[in-house]
Amino acid sequence: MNPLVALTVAGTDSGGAAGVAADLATFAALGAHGTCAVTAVTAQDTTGVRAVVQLSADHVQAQVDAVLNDLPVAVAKAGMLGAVAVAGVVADLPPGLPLVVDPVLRTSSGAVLADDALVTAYRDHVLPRCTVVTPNLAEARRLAGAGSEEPPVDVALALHALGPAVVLTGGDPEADWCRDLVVDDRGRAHVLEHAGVPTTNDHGTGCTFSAALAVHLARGEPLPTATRAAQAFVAAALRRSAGWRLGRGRGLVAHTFVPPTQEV
Ligand SMILES: Nc1ncnc2c1ncn2[C@@H]1O[C@H](COP(=O)(O)OP(=O)(O)OP(=O)(O)O)[C@@H](O)[C@H]1O
Ligand SMILES: Cc1ncc(COP(=O)(O)O)c(N)n1
Repeated sequence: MNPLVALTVAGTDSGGAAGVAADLATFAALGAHGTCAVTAVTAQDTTGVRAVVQLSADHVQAQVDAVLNDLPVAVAKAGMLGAVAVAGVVADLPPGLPLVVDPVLRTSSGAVLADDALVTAYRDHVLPRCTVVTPNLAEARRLAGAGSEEPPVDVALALHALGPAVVLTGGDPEADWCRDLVVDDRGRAHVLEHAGVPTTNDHGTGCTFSAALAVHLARGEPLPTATRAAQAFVAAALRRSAGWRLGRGRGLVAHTFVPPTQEV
């Protein structure tokens, strides 16, 4: 039987933790065939982003067209877009295609990957088109234009008012419990808590989570169920990499594939 086919529209991370590398590894680990349209090429490692080459919207569109015209893509996810014109390519994906958007505005190492014009493009064009948006709290506040005093649930509801369901992620290396807030397509809020993994080797968790969420949604799972499954996938990856000492900066979440029967 054919595997589910998933498309990521995202940037590359030369360190292999985030972006396209994380997405394709996650798709593969979940049994999906991954395809990609690269938006930007970053020179990046665990310590930060050194340089970015942005690809043209025409070339991103050409990659998307090549994939969609040939393969039966069941779900798409978008990560780093980098430019307003590329946001337009994502907003113009075929209307029936489920789309998970991880708004990459800033990396965990602190690099800013979206200017104000791109934030406006997310708000005006990408969020109204997407099925689910998966910001962390800082990204959600910036997208909603919300101040630091506004409660997370109100910020999530403000994003939902633009069109999509929302998973406001609450990863925290120091918390016993991580709290992700889901606002489903009917505007109902669900707080989904799960045990925190005590590790700062978490570079790439947001990309990994949204890629896993996309695959589970494409399998027809309701958003809270798919969120639980994606949380479990990320937590298992964090447990695998918790003892690693890779790189001089923020350690990375595991993308090694461990067949379930061999997992310890
Ligand atoms: N230490 C942790 N233990 C357990 N789960 C975690 C941990 N850190 C993050 N997660 C989970 O990973 C998923 C992604 O959340 P996170 O808040 O890290 O996204 P993010 O800030 O967008 O990540 P990134 O900075 O990589 O883009 C969420 O389900 C979150 O609960
Ligand atoms: C190409 C690319 N896409 C996304 C991220 C965000 O990931 P993180 O917040 O873990 O740095 C990144 N650093 N690089």
